Amino acid sequence: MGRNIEGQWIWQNLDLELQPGERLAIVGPSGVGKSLLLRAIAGLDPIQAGQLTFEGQSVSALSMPRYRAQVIYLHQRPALMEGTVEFNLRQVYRLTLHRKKAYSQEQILQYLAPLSREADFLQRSVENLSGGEAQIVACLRALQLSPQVLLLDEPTASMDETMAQQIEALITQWQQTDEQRSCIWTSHNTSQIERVTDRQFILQREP
Ligand SMILES: Nc1ncnc2c1ncn2[C@@H]1O[C@H](COP(=O)(O)OP(=O)(O)OP(=O)(O)O)[C@@H](O)[C@H]1O
Repeated sequence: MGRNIEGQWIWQNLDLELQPGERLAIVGPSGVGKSLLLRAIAGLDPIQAGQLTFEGQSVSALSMPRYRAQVIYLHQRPALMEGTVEFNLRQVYRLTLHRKKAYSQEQILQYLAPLSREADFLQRSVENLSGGEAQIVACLRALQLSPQVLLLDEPTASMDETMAQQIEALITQWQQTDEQRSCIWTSHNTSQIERVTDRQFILQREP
């Protein structure tokens, strides 16, 4: 697989396989293309060489909405819509690809409990959230959709260590409830990578 931007290869000849249930890290220096790799895996960006396959089938032959419902990318800087936290969590079900699923406040409250947050958090306006709290919302928004593959792009970068470890525990617990669920993490926090992943894929700069 290769990604070329304006005639320059960001990375090429990558051969990466993710097994069901696996917890993989993509590591490498800033600017090496980790986010671009996650975005490519999510089908959000094109690739200029090679192909992406899912359960043995080329992703280009699958319906993109179906693939995107199963492989969700958690953006480093979450984009939230004006309104409350709960509005943001509900809004995602309006997308055609998630229409068959339904919002569950009960489920969200279960996710919030280990994060030391209660029901009033759902009524907070997203404009007043801290960067770390916005990352919590983005994470909950993805978890509730039960993807098979969760792509986590520095999901705790704006959090303090306590909150980061609470989110790590939540994601780990979420993953353990279904052995098919797998995650790919990027993070510059090496101890976090050691805690939450079992294998590292090292991305190197193109010469
Ligand atoms: N849409 C784009 N157009 C042109 N260049 C881009 C685009 N997106 C990313 N880049 C460049 O591609 C390179 C890889 O970016 P990427 O964000 O994937 O790096 P990263 O490894 O995730 O970095 P970090 O660890 O700092 O988050 C960078 O040099 C970046 O400037």
